[in-house]
Amino acid sequence: MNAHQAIAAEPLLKLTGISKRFGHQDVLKDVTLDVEAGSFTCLVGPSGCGKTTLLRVLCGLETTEQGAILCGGRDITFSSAASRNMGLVFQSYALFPNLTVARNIAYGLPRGWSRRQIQDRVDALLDTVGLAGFAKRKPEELSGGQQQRVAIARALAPEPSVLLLDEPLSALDAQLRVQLRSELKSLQQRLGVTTVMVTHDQSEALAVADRIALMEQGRIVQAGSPFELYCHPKSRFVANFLGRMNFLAAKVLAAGVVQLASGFSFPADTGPILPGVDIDLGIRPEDVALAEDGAGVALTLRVQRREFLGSTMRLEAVEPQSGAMLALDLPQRLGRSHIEGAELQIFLPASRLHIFPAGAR
Ligand SMILES: Nc1ncnc2c1ncn2[C@@H]1O[C@H](COP(=O)(O)OP(=O)(O)OP(=O)(O)O)[C@@H](O)[C@H]1O
Repeated sequence: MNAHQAIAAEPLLKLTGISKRFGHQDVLKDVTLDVEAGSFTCLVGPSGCGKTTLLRVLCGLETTEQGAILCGGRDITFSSAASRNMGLVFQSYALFPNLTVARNIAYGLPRGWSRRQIQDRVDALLDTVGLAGFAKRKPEELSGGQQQRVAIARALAPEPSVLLLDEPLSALDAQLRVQLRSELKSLQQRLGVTTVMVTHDQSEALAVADRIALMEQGRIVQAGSPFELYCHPKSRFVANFLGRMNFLAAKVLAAGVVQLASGFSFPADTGPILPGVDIDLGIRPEDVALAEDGAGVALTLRVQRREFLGSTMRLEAVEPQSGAMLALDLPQRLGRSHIEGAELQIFLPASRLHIFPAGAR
């Protein structure tokens, strides 16, 4: 690697050891996060885990008691919000109701621009967010999705170094949310603007993010690509937050072999875990396979419920001995043939299994 490459590889934002207290509550605990230039990062996690607080610390609306924030190599930990050049979009569009769309967007521009410059910039931004022709409307004459596009255009107006979005789509109905999230992603890619978005919606994060930072009680518990978090979750909490995972009590019988509580044993990658250690085996509903002709049966289940998911059918089935519930996603045609009450023999492919310490979160 030459010196130029080394510089290019430096993240745009570097948060190190960020902590924040409100009263006696530690809301952020030693948060460390790198954000690459031009990337789309999502902060996700359950309600109250500290996502919004982290975003507010990042843009300077909250101070941090410990830690440092670097932006482009510059220490901005104690810089004012105004000097950080970060564009902000909130869940509530926060548009000025008495100003036209054009004037709402122009509000985000630096002082001292000529009328012509302002108009050109506003027109370009309206074009960018797909609202050409809406300049003279008032916010009340726009749909929720259109208002949020204006809010995004206003945040982009001063060409911020970072765009920060706090649940920008959560006030919209489900269909519009999905449409706007893909518009947002393609806009972000086209402009190449470094973006950090808070969302509690895991499917939204999986769909748009280059990188997801999953938070739990003020800490980042895992950060990585959507693929890494979904396919290689470090804990049961991560596995359960992004998608769904079934868990089965088991133990390591010997290196490369696990045994279920039912007594059935089969191969799995046990890594460095010693024989005799209790584990939880995880498998995603789409990875549970039906045992063909009775070969490699790990468990016999009884179907309790079927859920129509469109292209797939989700079966909720119980293991009668232990009472463990498992979900399986089968192609629609296959799923339809397994009715409530019927027995089902399943096979657990070794390459699809996840191993977690027994009882850990
Ligand atoms: N200004 C404040 N004063 C006191 N406590 C606060 C303040 N802001 C946030 N908190 C507390 O800090 C914790 C984290 O809040 P935060 O809004 O960052 O969570 P979040 O992950 O964004 O949640 P949600 O998804 O529900 O918006 C919560 O327990 C909240 O009550």
